[in-house]
Amino acid sequence: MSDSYSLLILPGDGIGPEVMAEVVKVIDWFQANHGLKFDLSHDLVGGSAYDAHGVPLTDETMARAQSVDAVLLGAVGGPRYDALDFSVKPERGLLRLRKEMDLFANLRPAQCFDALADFSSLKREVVAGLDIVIVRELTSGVYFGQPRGIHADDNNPENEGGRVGINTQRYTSGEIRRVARSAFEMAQRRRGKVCSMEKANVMESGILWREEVQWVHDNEYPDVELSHMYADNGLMQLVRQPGQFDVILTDNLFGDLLSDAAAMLTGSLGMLPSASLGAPMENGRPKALYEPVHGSAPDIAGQGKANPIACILSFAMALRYSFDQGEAASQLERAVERVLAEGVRTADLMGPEGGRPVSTSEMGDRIIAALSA
Ligand SMILES: NC(=O)c1ccc[n+]([C@@H]2O[C@H](COP(=O)([O-])OP(=O)(O)OC[C@H]3O[C@@H](n4cnc5c(N)ncnc54)[C@H](O)[C@@H]3O)[C@@H](O)[C@H]2O)c1
Ligand SMILES: CC(C)[C@H](C(=O)O)[C@@H](O)C(=O)O
Ligand SMILES: [Mg+2]
Repeated sequence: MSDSYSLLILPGDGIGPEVMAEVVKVIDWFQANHGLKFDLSHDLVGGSAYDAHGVPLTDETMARAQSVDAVLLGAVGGPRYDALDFSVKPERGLLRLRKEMDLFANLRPAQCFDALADFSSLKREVVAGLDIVIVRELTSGVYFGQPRGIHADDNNPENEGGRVGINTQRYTSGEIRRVARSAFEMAQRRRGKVCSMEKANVMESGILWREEVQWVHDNEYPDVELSHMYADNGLMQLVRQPGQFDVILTDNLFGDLLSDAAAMLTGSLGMLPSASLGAPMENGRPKALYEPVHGSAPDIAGQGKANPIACILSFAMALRYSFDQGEAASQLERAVERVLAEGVRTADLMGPEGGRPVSTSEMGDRIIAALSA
């Protein structure tokens, strides 16, 4: 019998609670069959927290997130909250978690399961066997840089609307070096290649990014093969020939764009998990939050159509990175692969030939059945 791991479950909004319900089934299965013990607590984030408390994340929930071994989040946001003041929008709750937990390294693997190679919008031969990881910086850059805001542009009579919107791309060398180390370490466990992406041709922060990544490479990870690309070319290369990459290292905003694009290499946004990791805590495990890359999918929420695999695979990442249960993680990933190979598909994975899609909960049940087989 192993230790008990504390896990804070934040289902969030839209399809978040629907996909999280399937993860809880998977957690229960591991407790019943694998000798693993989880101490689960549930709380609110995003629009659901706003509805209950008037803020997208309470201080109590924030404190709880800081104290557990790992946080598992569904998704936040939705059109109901579009008109809210910016400071209390659902997304601010997620961004506060990332910032205050200092989760600087966001690992976003994009793997194309063989059974899904025909569901990508790209040709099978471009995506079959694909296995890459995007390492996205998550706590700095233009998402958090100061100054920011919307102001009156008082001294500029030529500005027709009279206002100015400001965000600042800002990176320190230390912020770049620590996330670069995460990428190089990831590459050492994989195929040994890092491609770093920025816009050093137009942005000073991009020049600093390139220099610092090169410094970390030359001084600490000379065994890893490092290349640099401008991020616009990088996104083109990602859809042209994704197999050329192993680990992509990039900043907060470019990583957001690249990872949504990478979703289409795998067949669906409903397939992409992620881990957001910080520095090691006293027990040696990193501060961690696991969440699917997708959002709350308001267009399909409440209909049992959501694909729970991204959230389930996020829990597999938790098993691997927070709980040292690499074998259990692989078992869960193999169960997902097997279910897909059997042709079980949620609606987002239906090809033009059609067929009957399974519901969110049927997909969860099939994955549990494959775990038990
Ligand atoms: N981490 C997060 O919580 C997160 C991430 C992205 C977007 N959002 C928020 O979600 C809301 C909706 O954003 P959006 O529509 O741009 O992005 P989205 O990811 O919610 O949806 C984009 C498209 O992908 C589909 N999709 C997404 N996940 C799916 C799944 N698991 N199964 C099947 N189909 C799936 C949706 O139906 C939609 O057509 C916004 O408020 C946005 O800010 C939250
Ligand atoms: C919801 C939003 C704050 C978030 C981001 O922009 O980082 C999302 O798009 C993501 O990819 O996790
Ligand atoms: Mg995104």
